[in-house]
Amino acid sequence: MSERLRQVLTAVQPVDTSLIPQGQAHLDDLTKPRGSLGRLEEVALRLYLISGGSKPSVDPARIFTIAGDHGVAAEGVSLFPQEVSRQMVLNFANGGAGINVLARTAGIGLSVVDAGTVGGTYPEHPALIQRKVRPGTDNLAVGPAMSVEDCTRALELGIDLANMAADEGCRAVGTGDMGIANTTPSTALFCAYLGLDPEKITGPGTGLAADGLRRKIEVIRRGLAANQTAVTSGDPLRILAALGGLEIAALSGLIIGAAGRRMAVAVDGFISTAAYVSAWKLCPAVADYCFLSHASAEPGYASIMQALKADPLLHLGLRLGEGTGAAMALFVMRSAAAIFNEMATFSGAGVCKA
Ligand SMILES: O=C(O)c1ccc[n+]([C@@H]2O[C@H](COP(=O)([O-])O)[C@@H](O)[C@H]2O)c1
Ligand SMILES: Cc1cc2nc[nH]c2cc1C
Repeated sequence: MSERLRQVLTAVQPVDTSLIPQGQAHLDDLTKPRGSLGRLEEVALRLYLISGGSKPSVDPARIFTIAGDHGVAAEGVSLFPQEVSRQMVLNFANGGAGINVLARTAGIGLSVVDAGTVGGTYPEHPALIQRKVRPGTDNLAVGPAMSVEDCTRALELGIDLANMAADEGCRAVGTGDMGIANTTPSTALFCAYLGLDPEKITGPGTGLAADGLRRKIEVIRRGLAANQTAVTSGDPLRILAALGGLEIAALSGLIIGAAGRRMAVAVDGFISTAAYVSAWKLCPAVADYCFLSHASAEPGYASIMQALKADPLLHLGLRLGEGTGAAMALFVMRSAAAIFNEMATFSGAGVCKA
């Protein structure tokens, strides 16, 4: 592990839970029956803790949609060809993808990052950050997807992105991914970190039919066997290098870096959740800063939530990735902060308490 990564990991501080009673007292003093704003209150309280007991906020917020390619695509684990990753990066830069629309609608900044798509550089574009660690990973079905050094570089890229957002004044970041075949490394990571069975949590991704799904399960099994030494080492960095992806590692770095700068993190769907689990294994304190945005429609997602004892904020049946669920969740988180900051209190509004 690099000295820089070690320093960033040790700098992440858990939130100060001694602030809970005063935050909860404020929420209970707002003009509503106690608890009636449900999970918005839970989100508001956590944002209050993240703010260190001052005004909770997620604004300004920035979503980073990070792209990478995967050697394992050669095993036929996706319905789509690998070129689509690159084509979608251009679509993001041109403002035409789902995440562009949702980020614009929610008033959230968007940066697109090439962490490792196949092919050369892209034409310069202000919304596109070109930091290719390498053009795609190796095939995880036959050996490690990448070296620990490349994985560290991708993690450090994510930390740089978190620092960029913090320096620009952001109070929250959202995670987003683009990478054909990346539900395969994500599933392998869930199996390795959480002890889950590929048979139980592998899903169709972009839309595999039954025979494709069977092949994908076999590929993940082979990948876990080919990388058994890393898996059984229990070393989260080795596992991420062996089974992950460049965009997944960069998203893990973004999560760790954002927590280190005390920003809230809206974690997007299936792939971002794999990045979150990797970040959490490297640095358990990140959990205090992370909000799981939405339940991915990937069928394995429910078992993964059970293993994490977590329940995402939204259930909209999304399975696009890109940060689309994070955009929706940031809107909910913004609403929660506004409730905390702007609602009248019982005494202030002259409303009788029960
Ligand atoms: O985030 C999700 O819940 C999600 C679920 C299924 C697919 N995706 C997106 O689809 C791509 C990966 O799917 P696949 O089938 O190529 O592994 C990748 O670009 C992801 O952003 C995303
Ligand atoms: C078209 C397309 C758009 C995507 N966005 C995220 N993953 C994607 C996968 C495909 C295939």
